[in-house]
Amino acid sequence: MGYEISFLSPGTLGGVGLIALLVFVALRRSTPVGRVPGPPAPSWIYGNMLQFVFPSIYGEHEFEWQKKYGPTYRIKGLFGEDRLIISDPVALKHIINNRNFIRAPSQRQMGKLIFGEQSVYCAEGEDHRRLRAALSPGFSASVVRSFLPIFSDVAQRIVQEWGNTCSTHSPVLVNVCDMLDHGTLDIISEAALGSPLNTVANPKHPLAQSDLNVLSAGLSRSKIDIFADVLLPYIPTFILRNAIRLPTHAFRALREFRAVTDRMGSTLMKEKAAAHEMGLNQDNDMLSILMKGLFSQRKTKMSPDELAEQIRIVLLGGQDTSADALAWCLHELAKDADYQRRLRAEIETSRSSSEGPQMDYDSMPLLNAFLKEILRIYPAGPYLERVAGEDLVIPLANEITTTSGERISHLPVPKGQFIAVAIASYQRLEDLWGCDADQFKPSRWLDGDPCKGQALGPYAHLLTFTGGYRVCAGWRFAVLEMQVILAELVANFSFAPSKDDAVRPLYAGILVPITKDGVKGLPLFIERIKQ
Ligand code: HEM
Repeated sequence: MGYEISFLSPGTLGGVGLIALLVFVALRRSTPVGRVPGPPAPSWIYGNMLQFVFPSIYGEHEFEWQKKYGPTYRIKGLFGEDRLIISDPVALKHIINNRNFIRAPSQRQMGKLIFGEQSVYCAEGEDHRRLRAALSPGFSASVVRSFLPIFSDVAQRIVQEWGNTCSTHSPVLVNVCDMLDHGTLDIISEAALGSPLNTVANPKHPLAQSDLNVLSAGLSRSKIDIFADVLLPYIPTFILRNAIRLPTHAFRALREFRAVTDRMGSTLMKEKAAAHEMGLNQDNDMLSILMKGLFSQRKTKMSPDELAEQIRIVLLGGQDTSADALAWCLHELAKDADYQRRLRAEIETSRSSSEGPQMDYDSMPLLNAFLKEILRIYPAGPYLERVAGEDLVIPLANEITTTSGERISHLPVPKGQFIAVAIASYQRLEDLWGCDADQFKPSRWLDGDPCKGQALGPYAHLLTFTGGYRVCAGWRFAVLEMQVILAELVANFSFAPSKDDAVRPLYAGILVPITKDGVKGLPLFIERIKQ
């Protein structure tokens, strides 16, 4: 213990940091990336990182840089490092489909801490391929459709809770994020684990508390975290495993989350294994489906330990992403009373013409146009961090004129080159989406396909669910879940902006709505619709 304390003393840390920095800067090679044009850096220490990571609103600098320097440009990282920001569609297609572009080491280390060392998030190469194949039966279109009753049920619970706080004549100011967070947690826990929680009515459930604490830890990032990103890859795994015991707010939240999910996961896995032994397990949740794989002879199967680690990524990755996308839906709808009215009419027509209790969500043009536009303008992961696993060449749709005057259509990148896969920027490229690409305009989806380029992602040409070998495993789940919840909420409530409508998108692990007080939240006036 004493050793740990002296290791962490500021003097020692400073000394180690300085030596590491000198070696890092001295060993850096000059590469063609250094001749790619990009914005000037305000400082040598931080480069452009403070502008990129801590803008006052997401994209404040990034979207301007894209307009000025094109879809492939260079920014400065810490201590003069060259980093690439890429939204060029041909380059992105190449990167997301090529397993030699790997997850950035700092993100992989973070993934080990949050999800676990054997999670699909951290796996690369053959291991990743095997885990994805083993996971796929739990995410098929038919399995996702079988969750419809869960989606509807939870949506009804939200309607009931909000219905208790507001009536038809008196709009009430509500922070809609709270209920959306709990609703999506209830959905993912019931659909993924077969464990109904009802945190919508019982927000103090330990999983709800620990899940939201982990997510809120992402909001307290500071300048120091930029340095941590550089140091993280060099921290050996055994130190990382023990780091989680440190008495900080973030690590405490993580410890609790891991303990709660491990307890839930192992209890449920034992129950399902016992039911299987007795030939009883008829459950249709993802965990039950994936556990059938454990007992099969499939080559791609996971070990029980590996399966247990996937529970965390499904619970965390499948909750806040959908919750925040729904929050953005309500934020934009609140500003457009006319679209709200027309959407409500579409939902009523669809409801009255459907034969069963479920509507045909895919044949509702206004609902889907709105959702697509939300996913275009507010992608949960506005950029992904990748690194070249070896010396590679990236093909470009848009040639670059280097600072030495050379025109290139292929960009050589050295092993270790950092690349931001700039999803939010890609989804604002004027060449692809038109000269109004920056505007939130759902109607662009009503007159056919608004994207002038080749398809990249799995849904609506968008990269919000990324694409290629790491495409979001739960994209079908997320789309149907959002369709159901949005339709139910709009059918039952009207939404209007709060008087002080100052919510802005900021990146805190994902793109979250931030109030003027700097906390996550979206206060809106909601009013019950007369049925
Ligand atoms: C609006 C909702 C969602 C969005 C925007 C979204 C987006 C993404 C993105 C961008 C990635 C790639 C991350 C990276 O490689 O760094 C990803 C991965 C993943 N997502 Fe989603 N996601 C959503 C919902 C869900 C849901 C509901 C589930 C589960 C039911 C889920 C499960 C996963 C898993 C397991 C991965 C890891 C895939 C891998 O590394 O191979 N996601 N998601």
